[in-house]
Amino acid sequence: MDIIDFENINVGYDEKIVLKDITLKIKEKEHWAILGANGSGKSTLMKLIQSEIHPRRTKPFKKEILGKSTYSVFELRKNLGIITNDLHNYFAREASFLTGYKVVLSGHYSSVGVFAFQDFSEEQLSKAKEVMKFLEIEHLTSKKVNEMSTGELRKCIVGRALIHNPKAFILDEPTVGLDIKAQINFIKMLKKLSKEASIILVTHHLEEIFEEITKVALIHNNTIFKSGDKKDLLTSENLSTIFDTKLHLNEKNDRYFIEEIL
Ligand SMILES: Nc1ncnc2c1ncn2[C@@H]1O[C@H](COP(=O)(O)OP(=O)(O)OP(=O)(O)O)[C@@H](O)[C@H]1O
Repeated sequence: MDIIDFENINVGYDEKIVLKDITLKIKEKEHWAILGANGSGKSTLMKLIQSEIHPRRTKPFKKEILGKSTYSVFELRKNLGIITNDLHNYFAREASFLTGYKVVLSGHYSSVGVFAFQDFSEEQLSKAKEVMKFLEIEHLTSKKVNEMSTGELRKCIVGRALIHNPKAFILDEPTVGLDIKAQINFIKMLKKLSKEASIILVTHHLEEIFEEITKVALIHNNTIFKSGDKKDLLTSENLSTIFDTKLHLNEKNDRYFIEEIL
């Protein structure tokens, strides 16, 4: 089953088309990076995947997620672990009093917080503990959101999504606000997670594209400029095009970095 199967989608806001002719197929167990400059439409693509915005109906298109063209948003959230900075900020703002354990536990109801009327079975409680153990965040069990660092809260939010064993995690610039150590640590966690689910990482940091990610989609000129194998597409030429600046890409041990701006 494909995680994402999009063909010829146009999407935008009001009169403005932000992404046109979007064709993208992401298969189960594949790991992808979606790269694009600021304002190229990465977050818009995320909104399309989450059904926060919808394709224009002006021409035929295909939009299937996990093999379905219709689904409830609740079902979608369970099957895809969607991690956005909006979600992070929402938790930081609205749920500062929650402990790490409750953030993770809230995944069972896809709610922000845990409420008295929500009953949890022993199984659900132990699933939350198991997830925290897997992500190595047990030390955050009793720590409140307002006492957590950005990286700590982000990991709890990943744990909340992991409750449902989603087929894929879609992460929109998940290392924003993390210092170098926290960034490396977060990517390490994603590598571990990639053994359990597909990772779709939206980023403009090349160094975050870890070895297991073998596919990339490059967004440029309001469309998916190129998509396919990382080893073919991550070139100085392609990156110079999408970031609209001359740059030189280097690779070491299957990790990429910008060596020199010419
Ligand atoms: N709610 C909105 N209403 C109107 N235009 C929008 C809206 N959100 C985004 N846009 C426009 O759509 C385009 C793509 O924005 P988007 O946020 O998807 O880019 P992005 O690649 O995620 O950028 P960044 O890397 O800066 O986060 C931009 O021109 C932006 O101004």
